[in-house]
Amino acid sequence: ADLTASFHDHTFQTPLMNASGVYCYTTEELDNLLASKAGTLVTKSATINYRAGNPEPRYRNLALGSINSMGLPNEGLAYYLDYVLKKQADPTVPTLFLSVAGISMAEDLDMLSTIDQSDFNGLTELNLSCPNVPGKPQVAYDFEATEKMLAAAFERFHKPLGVKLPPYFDLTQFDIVAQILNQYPLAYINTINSIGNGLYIDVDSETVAIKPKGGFGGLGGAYVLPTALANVHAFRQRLNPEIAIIGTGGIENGADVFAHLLAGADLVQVGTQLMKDGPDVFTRLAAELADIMNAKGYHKLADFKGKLKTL
Ligand SMILES: O=C(O)c1[nH]c(=O)[nH]c(=O)c1I
Repeated sequence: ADLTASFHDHTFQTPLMNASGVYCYTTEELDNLLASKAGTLVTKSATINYRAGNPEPRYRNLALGSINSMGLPNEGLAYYLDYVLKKQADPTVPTLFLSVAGISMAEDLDMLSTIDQSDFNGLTELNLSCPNVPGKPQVAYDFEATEKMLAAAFERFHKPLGVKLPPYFDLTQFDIVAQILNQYPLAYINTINSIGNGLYIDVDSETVAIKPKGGFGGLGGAYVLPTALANVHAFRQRLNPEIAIIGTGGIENGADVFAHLLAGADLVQVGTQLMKDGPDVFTRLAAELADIMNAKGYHKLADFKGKLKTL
């Protein structure tokens, strides 16, 4: 089976990559991702300046996934922009993704201007769905703010741009959001971000799992797979075909990768399972996906991508 993934005018050795926020804070972690079977990588969502983030413990692996309230800790935009600019000079390095998540629209626009004026030749991911900055509601649950943000972004940003979206749970929300997104020349959407503000309770200790926000945090892992698949498929059915889709959420094995691709994803991102297994997870996921494709007689991703059947 050929796992080569095409995404606009880029090709990747596999459709697999990390989810922003996981294994992508430092240049060491990012280099380890490049050395793995991941097709490419995305950097931790950046603010203009360094952010310490929320108090620890702020991430926990759970039997059925994970919960996190990191609070947008990152080294600052320049750190990640320097990294991708240095790496893109190396012809053996695939096209890279750079993520930004300002805590205000003004900060987002400043960062987009900085990137636009740089020589970055990869794709930029505007994170509209961080659920863990205390006092900052998610942009993407405010449809007016989302529309204003996209209009302002495309006024000043001329490189390929994608948006990271939260999960939606109502079909009319898919209709409304897709109608907004279809008005802009987006390169892609990335769906889903963690399911915001879940609450894990440890019965033995009668305590929450993480310190920030009284234990409320974004859910990842197996908990979120059906919601992730629904968002991938709902947007594939509604978005202009020029807007590609990155499927994120709940991938533990090759079958989950296959399901995301079947639902319409062009690339997939792995968060919780990468946190649990490290970058070797991409070797396993690639092998498991290839086995499934071989068993089904598929030779390349286009043979089944987006071809989910209904009853
Ligand atoms: O708490 C975080 O840093 C975080 N955590 C998430 O689960 N999604 C996000 O977009 C972010 I910016």
